[in-house]
Amino acid sequence: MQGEVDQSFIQALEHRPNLSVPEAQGIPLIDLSVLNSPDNHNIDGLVLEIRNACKNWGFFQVINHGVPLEKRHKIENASRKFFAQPLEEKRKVRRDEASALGYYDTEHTKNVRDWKELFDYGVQNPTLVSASSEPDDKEVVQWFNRLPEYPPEFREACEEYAKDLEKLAYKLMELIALSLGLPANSFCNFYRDQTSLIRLNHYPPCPVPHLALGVGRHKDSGALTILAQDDVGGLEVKRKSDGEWTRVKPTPDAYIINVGDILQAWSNEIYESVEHRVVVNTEKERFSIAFFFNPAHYTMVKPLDELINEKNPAKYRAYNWGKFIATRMQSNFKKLDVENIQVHHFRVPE
Ligand SMILES: O=C(O)CCC(=O)C(=O)O
Ligand SMILES: [Fe+2]
Repeated sequence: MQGEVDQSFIQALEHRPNLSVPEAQGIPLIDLSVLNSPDNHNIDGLVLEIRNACKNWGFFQVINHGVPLEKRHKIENASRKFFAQPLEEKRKVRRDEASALGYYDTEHTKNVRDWKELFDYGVQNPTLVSASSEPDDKEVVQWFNRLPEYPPEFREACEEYAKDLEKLAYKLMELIALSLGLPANSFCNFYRDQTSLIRLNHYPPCPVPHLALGVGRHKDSGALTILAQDDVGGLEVKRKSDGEWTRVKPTPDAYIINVGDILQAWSNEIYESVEHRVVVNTEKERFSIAFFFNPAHYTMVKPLDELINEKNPAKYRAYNWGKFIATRMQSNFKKLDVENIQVHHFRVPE
């Protein structure tokens, strides 16, 4: 079998998946319904649950999150229809050097190709980003959304979903701020010109699921990710308690939330981003939709002042988020044989 598959997909021996890992029961499931009940302002219990989930797992699921199910179904259906088209149609709305948004089918994670295709949609249109990774280059460029002709409801589905997910993302960031002992609105200002994305993922069946991955092991470089997975399953999280890969069992209508690298820096490592990956299978295609909640490109990411003092000095040097994205993009097009830029490059040595 291996001979028929392009070598670029094959993971090194130590990163190949164990296809019989048990599904994790321990990932916290948090009910957000108290946020939507007008007469209940006691959210202390919820804030504590969020704190424990962020600290002990970096990953949790939420239910009663306020995103209407029909909006989720609408974008899921649009995604299926889009990806079912011939490659030449999808490539008409392909990512290029002018805008990283749109269709892409040769994503690599840590220099190994992912068994997937994706479509990125900017929550702001245009999304403002740094023109280059050069620290002194102040030029800003605009990424415009590309929209496929088919299906016709694609734009509306993405627009509506972006609005609902943005609301949920703000609520979660407020809870996270409270869970760090900060005012609820502590993170709001970073999002005025946000660079958030919706990413539609499609993982076709794979003849070599023991050798390739849908997405190789990685941490999300943004602040917070809100993921909708379908009922096929395959997402695995590296459990903090023992470092074992554990499956995230699909829960209908729930969202999976994970701490990204920016939140790790903002919280001065009170919370840490967690490694995850996607395992594919020979039988079923899988779809997921990620919402990456990311700040404005000009944000200097650094530990919040309220969380550092003489006893707890900043664990990160400030870094510019726009330059970080530009550096990532550059290596994406040039396919450098070195490690991508990572938050740990800004870690202050102990
Ligand atoms: O599809 C998934 O379940 C996860 C995708 C993911 O980790 C990502 O796009 O960053
Ligand atoms: Fe991810």
